[in-house]
Amino acid sequence: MSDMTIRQVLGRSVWDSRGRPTVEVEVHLEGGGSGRAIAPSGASTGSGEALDRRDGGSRLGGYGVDAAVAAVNTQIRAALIGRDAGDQEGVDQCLVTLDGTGNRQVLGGNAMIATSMAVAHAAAAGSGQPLWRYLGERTLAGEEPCTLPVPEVQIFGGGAHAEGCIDLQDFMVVPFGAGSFREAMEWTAEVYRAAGSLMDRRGRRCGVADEGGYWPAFDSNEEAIAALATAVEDAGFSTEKEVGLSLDIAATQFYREGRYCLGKDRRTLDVGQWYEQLARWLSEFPICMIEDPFHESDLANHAALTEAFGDRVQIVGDDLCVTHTDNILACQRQRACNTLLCKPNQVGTLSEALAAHQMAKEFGWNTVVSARSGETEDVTIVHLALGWGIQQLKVGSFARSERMAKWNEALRIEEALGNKARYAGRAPFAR
Ligand SMILES: C=C(OP(=O)(O)O)C(=O)O
Ligand SMILES: [Mg+2]
Repeated sequence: MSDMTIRQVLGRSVWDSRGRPTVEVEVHLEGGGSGRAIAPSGASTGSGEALDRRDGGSRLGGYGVDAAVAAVNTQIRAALIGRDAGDQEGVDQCLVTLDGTGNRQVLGGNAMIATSMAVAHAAAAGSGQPLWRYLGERTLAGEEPCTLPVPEVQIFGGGAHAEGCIDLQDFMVVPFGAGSFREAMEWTAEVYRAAGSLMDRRGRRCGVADEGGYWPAFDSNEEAIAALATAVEDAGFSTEKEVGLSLDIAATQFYREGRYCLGKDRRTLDVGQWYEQLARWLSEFPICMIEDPFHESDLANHAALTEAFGDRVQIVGDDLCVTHTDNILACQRQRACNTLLCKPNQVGTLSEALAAHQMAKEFGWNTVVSARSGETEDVTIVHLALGWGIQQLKVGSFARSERMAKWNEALRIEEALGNKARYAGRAPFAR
């Protein structure tokens, strides 16, 4: 037994930003260190994702987590007490074996990821270090973790995050030209304010979407993309040199029987027409990132878009890859994308999410660590970005504190690094 030996594991239910219960786990070590983490949860999920364990029938809208919490307080607790919290891979492998399924339906992906993250927090606390530094020592081969990621911040929300008010899911900005992370957030705030004024002038502001961007009343996706570009310019920035546009299309959400169904009148496009539409947007607007442009199973069209635009646009795989090495390998074989969206709860444990990032890196892709649309005050992903050397972070926006908790944590880390802090800036975009 050592100071890093796990002494206790406690699960409980807390609330997320959609008013649904989620799993929180606390891990206590023999030496007195402890850590806590909360599982996030998606709304537009890929079909290969780890399953959240939900229960309760009509109670809590069927979103209860009593069984997942019970799994933490019985099976998981029994399996982890006495294990070394410093052996993250061993702990995660133990969870994977205990669950015994590919989609984590026995323990629940929510129970597993909250536990996996809480163990990392406890181990960092036990070793007297902030999590980003603790992870960096283990993953960055001697390099100091000092690169702050480029933020990818939602300005308008649509799709499954705003009850389909507009088809595309996230209209975001990427302040790659800033000189520091602090400046990147200042620029983003200016764009956010400019977008709000623009929407007020046009009578388009309807509230706030799930990730903190404005809930828009635009007539078309194209109007929203153009408004985003105008907001960047209104704020005084160059879309070419300072603040790029990024879209999460989340195309699987509006794909029905071989066609993409768009707009209030549900106009449908076949795959060829949809490809042409995307190619036109990528040619006409200063878009530097595009996520899940086609249905998650359509690797061929992802590959065609990557072939045509991948030298200047990040083609990001979210539902396409679900943070899973098998899917990343399949995408690499077809050159279906060039950037991984890494959401640890899609796969279930930190070690598997790290393996996904490392595989993507080996293939020459970039990685973006990402929050989910259902979030909490948990800031683990910020520490993963720093500690795993990931240069981009997608979270959400100013109107919601569960998003700002993450951006503010990154500001604190930048301050703690002092003059060692670097900002990833253009680096991830140098293709
Ligand atoms: C963050 C996203 O949304 P969700 O968490 O709903 O999958 C996304 O699709 O990238
Ligand atoms: Mg996505």
